[in-house]
Amino acid sequence: MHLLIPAAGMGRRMGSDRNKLLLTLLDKPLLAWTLEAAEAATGIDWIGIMGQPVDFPDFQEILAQLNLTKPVELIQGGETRQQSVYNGLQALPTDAERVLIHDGARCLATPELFERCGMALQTCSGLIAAVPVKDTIKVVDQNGLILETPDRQQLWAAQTPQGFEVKLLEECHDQGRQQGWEVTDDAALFEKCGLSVHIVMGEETNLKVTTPVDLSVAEFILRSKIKNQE
Ligand SMILES: Nc1ccn([C@@H]2O[C@H](COP(=O)(O)OP(=O)(O)OP(=O)(O)O)[C@@H](O)[C@H]2O)c(=O)n1
Ligand SMILES: C[C@](O)(CO)[C@H](O)COP(=O)(O)O
Repeated sequence: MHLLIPAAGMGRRMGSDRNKLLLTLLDKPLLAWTLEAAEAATGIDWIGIMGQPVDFPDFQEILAQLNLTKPVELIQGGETRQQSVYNGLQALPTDAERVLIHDGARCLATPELFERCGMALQTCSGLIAAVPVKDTIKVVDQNGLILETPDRQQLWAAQTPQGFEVKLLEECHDQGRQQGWEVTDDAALFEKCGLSVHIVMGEETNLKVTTPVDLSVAEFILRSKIKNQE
């Protein structure tokens, strides 16, 4: 299974002066945690990382420290996550039939989650990891007035990994570019093209490190995991 890791963001909401994936979480950069989980996941045998060229020397340094057994390719990212994934798809080896896409910023995903998604992708053409929403969600208008309270039973929070048949996802990305669709995940392109996307149970701890608070929460979760292993 091929894995693409979008890692070309700026981390604006983190308020840091560099790509947040290079920030240190406990004893190593965020991206290193993500890569370690991918390395440990059976079934993943090729990893592509989409990044901004300015970050490539740091990425190379992380890779040198980790000394992974799986082949890793650095791919130039785009201006948006959507464009970065598009570039990643173009760079996949020609024999790639199915692909998992996992945000570099979701650095707490476990190898088991990658494996669960990889297995499920053998029997469907599109899936995402997701968890049931715990909050009551409100749809609100531009004046701050609630329009609707959707039934929580039907609400799931999208995570990554997201997995797809490569050919179908490429077609959806092409369609998205032609139509000018701007989406925040790949499943949305599949949905817009009328294709089915299945849910695989995600992990509550698989948060996307987006703001400084997330960094503290991620550190807390990692410390708890390490303590439980002792
Ligand atoms: N042009 C972009 C933008 C984002 N990403 C990646 O997509 C994932 C999810 O994006 P997000 O958490 O929003 O990261 P940033 O874009 O870095 O953050 P922000 O939106 O706060 O600037 C991250 O792993 C990020 O590196 C990417 O590959 N290419
Ligand atoms: C793909 C994703 O992580 C699913 O939750 C999310 O949509 C990425 O979106 P962002 O706007 O780049 O944070």
